[in-house]
Amino acid sequence: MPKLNHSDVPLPFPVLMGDIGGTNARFSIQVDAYSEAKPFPIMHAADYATIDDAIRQGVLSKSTVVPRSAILAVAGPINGDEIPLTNSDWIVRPRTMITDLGMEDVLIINDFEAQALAISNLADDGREPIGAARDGLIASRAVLGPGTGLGVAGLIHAKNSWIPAPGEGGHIDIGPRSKRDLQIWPHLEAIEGRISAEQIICGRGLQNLYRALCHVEGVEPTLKEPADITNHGLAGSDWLAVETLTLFVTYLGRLAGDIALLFMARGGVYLSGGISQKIIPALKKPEFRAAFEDKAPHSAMLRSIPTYVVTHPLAALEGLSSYARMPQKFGLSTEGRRWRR
Ligand SMILES: Nc1ncnc2c1ncn2[C@@H]1O[C@H](COP(=O)(O)OP(=O)(O)OP(=O)(O)O)[C@@H](O)[C@H]1O
Repeated sequence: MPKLNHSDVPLPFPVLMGDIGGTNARFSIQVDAYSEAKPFPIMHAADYATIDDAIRQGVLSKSTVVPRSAILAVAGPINGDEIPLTNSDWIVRPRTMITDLGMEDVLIINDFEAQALAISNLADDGREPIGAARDGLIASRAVLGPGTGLGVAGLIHAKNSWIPAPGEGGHIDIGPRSKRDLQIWPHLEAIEGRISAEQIICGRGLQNLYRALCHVEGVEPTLKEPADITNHGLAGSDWLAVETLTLFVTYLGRLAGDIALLFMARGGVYLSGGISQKIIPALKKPEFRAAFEDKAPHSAMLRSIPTYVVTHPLAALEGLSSYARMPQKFGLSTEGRRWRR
């Protein structure tokens, strides 16, 4: 009977790695510590009844390599033997993976922990710098990912290792600061009476912000999807979309600066998620960095902290791969989330 067994023994190769989002599932196999991981075509979670079916059909049937272990990053709380995913019908059952898929060892981590692992070691061709500050320090980092929701994690550098610190930073309060903010705030949709960062800084948040702005201006909203808003904002073809996008990057910069303060992230703040890489030209305008740096009495420190958009298409899998190759480099806790035969 597979048991919950927290251990720092490396996962046995070959290792199946998975980044399981609300919409998409991405898998790769790492054959040994020295080779590159082999990625499989991205799958839509909704096309498969269970995650085990997706692994069987999308990975195992397409590979001659039989994985002995798995490390999966999932969007959802990891608590017990059945792990339901946020925004998806899939339930991850590590015990069943061991008995039915032939695995010996399964480790489940949080999706933003995987993003944190990824930013420990991202090459220049997997990230786009925003602003002039450049990498100089091996020091703590942080990652913020606006997508369906807003994920946040720190990556603490201590005792020569990288320690991912996932939290619920997307749900911290965000307040009005400028005169324009004070006009907009009363018209934002709140959650139980408060404006958390995720009410603004994610796909749904873009729509919320756009509608609030339309309300302030007494204009009927015409744009529906988050991508419509950013596309018109980038093209300059709709003035309310332009302002929505400008405010969006301002608030993202403000929050990113706060998260940098929280983690003393002198090593850099990274933007991941589905939205950041779609709006790079807007992030490169002055507002994002200005809001990021506007943190008296620590503005000088913030000016020295580099910011990047993660552009690597499979960054989370890269993070899992770094961990699978060299677990001793990371202070990743396996307690309560590693199952072994
Ligand atoms: N060009 C765009 N501009 C603004 N928002 C966008 C754009 N493209 C997608 N989005 C929004 O991004 C969100 C999806 O983000 P993301 O790709 O991170 O998906 P996810 O479900 O969170 O993650 P996963 O892909 O891992 O399942 C949706 O709210 C979508 O409307």
